[in-house]
Amino acid sequence: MKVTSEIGPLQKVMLYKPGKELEYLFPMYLEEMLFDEIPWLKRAQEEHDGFSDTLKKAGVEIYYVDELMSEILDRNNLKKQFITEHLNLSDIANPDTREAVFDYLMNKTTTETVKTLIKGLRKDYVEQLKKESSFSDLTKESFPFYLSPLPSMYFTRDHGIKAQDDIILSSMFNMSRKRETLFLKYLVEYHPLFASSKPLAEDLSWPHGLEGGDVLVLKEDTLIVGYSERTTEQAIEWLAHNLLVQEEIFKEILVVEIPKKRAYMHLDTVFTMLDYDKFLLYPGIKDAIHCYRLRKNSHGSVDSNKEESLSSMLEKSLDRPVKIIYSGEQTPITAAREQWGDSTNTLAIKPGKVICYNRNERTNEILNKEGIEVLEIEGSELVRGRGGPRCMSFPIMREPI
Ligand SMILES: NC(=O)NCCC[C@H](N)C(=O)O
Repeated sequence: MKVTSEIGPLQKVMLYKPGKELEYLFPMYLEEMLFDEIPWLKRAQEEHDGFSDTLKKAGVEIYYVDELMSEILDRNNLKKQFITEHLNLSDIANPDTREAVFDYLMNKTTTETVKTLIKGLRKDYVEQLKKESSFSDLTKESFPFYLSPLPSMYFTRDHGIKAQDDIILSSMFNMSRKRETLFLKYLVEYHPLFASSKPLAEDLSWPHGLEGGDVLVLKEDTLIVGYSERTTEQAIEWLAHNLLVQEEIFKEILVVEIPKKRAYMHLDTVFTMLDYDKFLLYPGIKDAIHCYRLRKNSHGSVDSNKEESLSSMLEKSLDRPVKIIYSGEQTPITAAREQWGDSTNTLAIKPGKVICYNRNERTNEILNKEGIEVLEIEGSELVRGRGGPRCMSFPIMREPI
């Protein structure tokens, strides 16, 4: 079950439908939770169902992270271990509180435990289970959770990278998203769907800042990696050493350095692949990007070279002319507005056929004119989390092209 490109016909994908965690978002913590607005859950769920229906109609098989997780926790008796890993990444410092939270989660059904780990655990739910009162009882108003909600969980793309058959687990840049990757870590180890996959980086504590939204699979032996707000220089060095030299799974890593800004947090918020030779780029950054090519050299280390331009770098790797299509229009206002609405975050389900939010009218029109088939989905609530169709999907299998 391999992924050897960005555009090969998509066969299996992993999603997460947003749940109650969105109702635990509140204004004081929006920035820390990496949201700019509060989505309306009911509508966000309907929109997400629309997304999964579009995928199903296109023949894609869908798996939901929480369902897969419940299966392995029961089957492999992993509940205790999984809860403990979450507690280790939480802020709970008081041993009595930790024990009470652990008992609370252990006593729930597995499905409920998984749901609670994602939606967050409120302090008042655990109060009666604690033997003693603690300092945290007094701070309930400022932060009401022992386990904070994971509202970005529906952006499954960011949790890791499926490259060929193996999985590189992300190391989330922000503390508020760290626990999200535990789900993928366990699935890779225990779920039959990932039986043939090897985890390439198991130590989640290093490298700091490596997120799936920054990695595109250009072709079987080449990755494109965004050097961005979320994926660091150290992570790219580490990735190059591991994939090009140690494991020798890839021949090249093409690095695209983008401005380190919230609006462009990952490469896939400004740049995606549409077809064999077509890419979509947000024009607002075209003069600010720098490109580099990383390859293994004959002494067993990595050579890094600066490239002249994005298109010439892609052309050299693909060995064919490429076309870069600009999102929005040539006016910076429309392009920037639509990029903020994830116009550039397209999900290819086969070469030349992509899923996009319908709100980005100008970009979708341009794509149509360029011969790209666009399947439009509603996303006015989903987009409030700052992600689009590519961010919301973790491909498990694509047909080779
Ligand atoms: N690949 C992506 O760009 N994912 C979107 C992540 C949005 C999330 N609220 C975040 O800021 O991390």
